[in-house]
Amino acid sequence: MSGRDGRGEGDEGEMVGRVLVLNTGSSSVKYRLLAGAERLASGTVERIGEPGSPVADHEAALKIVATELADRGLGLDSPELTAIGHRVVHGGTTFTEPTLITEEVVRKIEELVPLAPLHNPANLAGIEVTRRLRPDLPQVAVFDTAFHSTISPAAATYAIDREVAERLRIRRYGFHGTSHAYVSREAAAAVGRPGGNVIVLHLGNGASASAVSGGRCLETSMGMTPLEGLVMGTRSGDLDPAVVLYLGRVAGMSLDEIDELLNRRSGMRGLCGDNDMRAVQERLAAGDRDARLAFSVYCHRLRKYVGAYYAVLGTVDVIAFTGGVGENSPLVRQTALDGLEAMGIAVDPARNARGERIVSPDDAAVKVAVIPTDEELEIARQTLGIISRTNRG
Ligand SMILES: Nc1ncnc2c1ncn2[C@@H]1O[C@H](COP(=O)(O)OP(=O)(O)O)[C@@H](O)[C@H]1O
Ligand SMILES: CC(=O)OP(=O)(O)O
Ligand SMILES: [Mg+2]
Repeated sequence: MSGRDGRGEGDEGEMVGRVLVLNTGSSSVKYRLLAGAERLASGTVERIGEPGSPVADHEAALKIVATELADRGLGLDSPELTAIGHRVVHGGTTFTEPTLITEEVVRKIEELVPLAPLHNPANLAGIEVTRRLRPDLPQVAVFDTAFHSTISPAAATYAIDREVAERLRIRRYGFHGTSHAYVSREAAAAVGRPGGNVIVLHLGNGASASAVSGGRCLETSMGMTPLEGLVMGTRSGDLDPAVVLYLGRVAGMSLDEIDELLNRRSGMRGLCGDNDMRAVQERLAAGDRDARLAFSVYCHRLRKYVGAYYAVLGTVDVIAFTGGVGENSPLVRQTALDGLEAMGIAVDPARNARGERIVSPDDAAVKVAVIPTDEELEIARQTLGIISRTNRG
């Protein structure tokens, strides 16, 4: 299967039909119902399975989604529904494009659970529930990893024993692909360079960077799992792998404890106790030293990736900030790119503070853009693309 990256709206034609998009995360379900590009309904069910939360599990969360839709006369039983699009986080090397869900596809997504134990089971729960409710309806899986399937072996390969790596499917896959696909395309268009060279910084709770050229992804910061790369809300990002050995051998931690430490008690939360960037910035403004260190570690890592991806691309047309932090934090944008004028990178303070679409000065060689991501719209587009191709074929 080949990657179908870089597609524009033109490639798939207009969006026709009504699609329900389910973005089932480890602790939340986001949904959106679209008629063409028009949003009919959307919402989020959060804190699934957390202590004290009224939402016990994903099944319960999906029932809430179904009820919310039904209450608005837009229930899952609606004959007008054309398809359901599901975000699936890990597609391994098996899935490099959106795929119509069958029994066999479900089985293959199950086989990938060991590579994404936090995410794929949640995605599968969503798929199972909606297939039970609407077995007649085409359902499509849109994979986070798919957009990154074009990265070269040089970028995808970890320098470890090849036999071990191949047998155990250890390589870099990358995540947040629908966001990187959408934002890189929007950013290139926003600066009048469709097909240009783009660095995307997706900064949400999870965070990742990518280098995209001509609509193809060349590099991305997440690896075999969504733990590698940037500093995140609760995840460490890059780390000397020997730290893991040390924690086991010297500190006597179990693998589950280390997993929990690196995925849930690290990143901004580990550094200063807060994983919400708004809280970190408030403390920073009040002179809190832990928040200052956390913020500087976060921005330093970002700057390193910008430099690295500049080198990977050779030339850069636009650096795009997206995700809750990237879209809303002028301070992160300013600090991460501070002092890079010699590379043609600069941020205009007034534009940046106002959060304009382009926040670099007019004469900057490299544009800096703020591009709100829209994973649900991208999933809907890709879902309808598959449906129309299936119908034609
Ligand atoms: N105005 C803001 N300033 C700084 N950070 C913000 C702002 N608004 C939201 N954020 C941050 O965005 C992050 C969540 O990003 P989002 O993309 O919504 O997450 P998710 O990965 O769960 O989709 C949180 O850390 C939140 O603090
Ligand atoms: C793959 C991943 O990191 O997703 P999220 O940011 O939604 O946790
Ligand atoms: Mg997100």
